[in-house]
Amino acid sequence: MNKIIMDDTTGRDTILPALAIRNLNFWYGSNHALKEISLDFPVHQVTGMIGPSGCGKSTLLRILNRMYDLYPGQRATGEVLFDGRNILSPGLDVNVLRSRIGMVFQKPTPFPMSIYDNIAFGVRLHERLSRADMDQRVEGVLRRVALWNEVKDRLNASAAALSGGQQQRLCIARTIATRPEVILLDEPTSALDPISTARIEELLDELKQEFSIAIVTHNLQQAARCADRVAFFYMGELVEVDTADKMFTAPHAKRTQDYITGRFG
Ligand SMILES: Nc1ncnc2c1ncn2[C@@H]1O[C@H](COP(=O)(O)OP(=O)(O)OP(=O)(O)O)[C@@H](O)[C@H]1O
Repeated sequence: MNKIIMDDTTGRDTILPALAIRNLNFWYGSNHALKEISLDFPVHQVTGMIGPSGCGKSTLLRILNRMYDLYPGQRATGEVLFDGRNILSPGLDVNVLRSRIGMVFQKPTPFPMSIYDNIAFGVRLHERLSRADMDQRVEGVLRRVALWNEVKDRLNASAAALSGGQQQRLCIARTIATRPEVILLDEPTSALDPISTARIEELLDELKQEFSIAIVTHNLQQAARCADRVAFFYMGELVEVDTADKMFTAPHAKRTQDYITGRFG
């Protein structure tokens, strides 16, 4: 459900973004990889993140579900507001956070278990469902990612036997099975063929009715096709953010213009 608050300055009701980043800085040891980033991820929109290799896109996604916690020497300051809390705070339950902000990686990474258990595994960590309810959850999310008809007769077979595109749809199904509010995708189609890529892009368009989505992509056409808003990063800085239409037709910054016209990157 959308969270509505009154804006202090205008006195009008305003819809809170799903995630709001404020003055975020991030370091890998002494490497200052993200600098003073402030960015909103609006509810029920796809926010695309683009920029040349090494500009910090993946780092940003990894911060949003606290993946960096696993690595000593990595440090974030600033705020990432989610449901009224700063998710960078030390007291936060990271496992709950990761069920509410789900992540899909570049390479399909199904667990080494059956198709059914790939989905049930994460659900069991957070909810106690009867067998019938779990069956329903599994079927529901597989239908949601348009995989049900392809796998309904082999739910107990290993997920490793699926094609790359099917595996990636399974990973998306696994992510939405815990009913997150936000889905983060890190170049989710870069290992897939064009048909599988198109299916994932269609899926994102449908999933945004229910979830808020952030996607990192190297593929500018993909950003133009899928994203409502696009953020351009360069050397750890957020250069500009705008609607996809404006970003690809009339960007403000010269660096953005140079990047989208292929002068570097
Ligand atoms: N584990 C790490 N340890 C140290 N530095 C790192 C680590 N991971 C990334 N970096 C550095 O942080 C910066 C941002 O990297 P990041 O992977 O976020 O960029 P990116 O925009 O996602 O790049 P790409 O498009 O190539 O995936 C780079 O300077 C990179 O070298």
